[in-house]
Amino acid sequence: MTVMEPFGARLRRAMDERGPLCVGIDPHASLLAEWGLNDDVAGLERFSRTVVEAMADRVAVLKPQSAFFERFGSRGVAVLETTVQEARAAGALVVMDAKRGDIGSTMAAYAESFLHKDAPLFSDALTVSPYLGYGSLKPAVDLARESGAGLFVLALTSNPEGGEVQHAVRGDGRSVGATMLAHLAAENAGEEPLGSFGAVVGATLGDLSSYDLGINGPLLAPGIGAQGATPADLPRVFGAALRNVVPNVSRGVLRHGPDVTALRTAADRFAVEIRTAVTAS
Ligand SMILES: O=C(O)c1cc(=O)[nH]c(=O)n1[C@@H]1O[C@H](COP(=O)(O)O)[C@@H](O)[C@H]1O
Repeated sequence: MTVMEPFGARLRRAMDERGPLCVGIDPHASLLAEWGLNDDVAGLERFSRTVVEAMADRVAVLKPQSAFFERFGSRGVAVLETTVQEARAAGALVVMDAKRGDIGSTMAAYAESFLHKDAPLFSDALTVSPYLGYGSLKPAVDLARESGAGLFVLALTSNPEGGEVQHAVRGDGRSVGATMLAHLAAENAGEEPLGSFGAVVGATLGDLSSYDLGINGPLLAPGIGAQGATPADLPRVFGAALRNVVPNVSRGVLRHGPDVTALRTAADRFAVEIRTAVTAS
């Protein structure tokens, strides 16, 4: 049996070769309409295929947002399966954005669904919520290690409501978000060139210098484009951790479809702005 190289190593290489951009596959009903597609399974399939065709051979990471597929029931999930498989076959790493989180015994089943190498929805990494306690994610951490996959744990999310949970200060004086980052740093200790257990940290959050983002793992940074952050914000938000940042753009790219060239041009523009911001810092 061939053992897959750990996600962190595969991601580091993809980021070095292709640049760090992650494009989201978020088939909002409004985007289907803008693309001249029906809000049905055929529209969903055309949308997803087009994004994969436009992006999978050039960006480091594609991140399908499961909710927009689940909306159509089992046939939508079938489209998600094909999307993941085609994107991976074309050379992109796939982060499944399903934000799963539950008690450990149920978490094990979620992990089997997305991180077992024989699962129809096997993805290179999965977004997970640690807000049933970081330890509840252990089955996902264990299976990810076994499969050469990764996780992105919600630490400091891009939405304004996240602060009431994530900035809350615990009895030991550390915030909840900082605690999640510390768990991830422990998970990734000693891994080279990069650990496989990433954090989600919004690009919208402004100065995060009070947080230790040095987790030796990737930092998925949503919020660029539609949520108002720009690539130029990245150095201020991420400081010394900038090299490990995977900036995500969904609607900011997708709104340029359905033309494949226009999608590529939009993604290239973000990629150039990101490179400029990273190299200037
Ligand atoms: O885990 C995520 O990807 C995520 C975390 C977060 O804190 N904020 C956030 O926006 N996201 C996701 O990132 C994408 C952002 O989409 P746009 O705002 O269209 O670029 C959506 O799929 C969100 O579900």
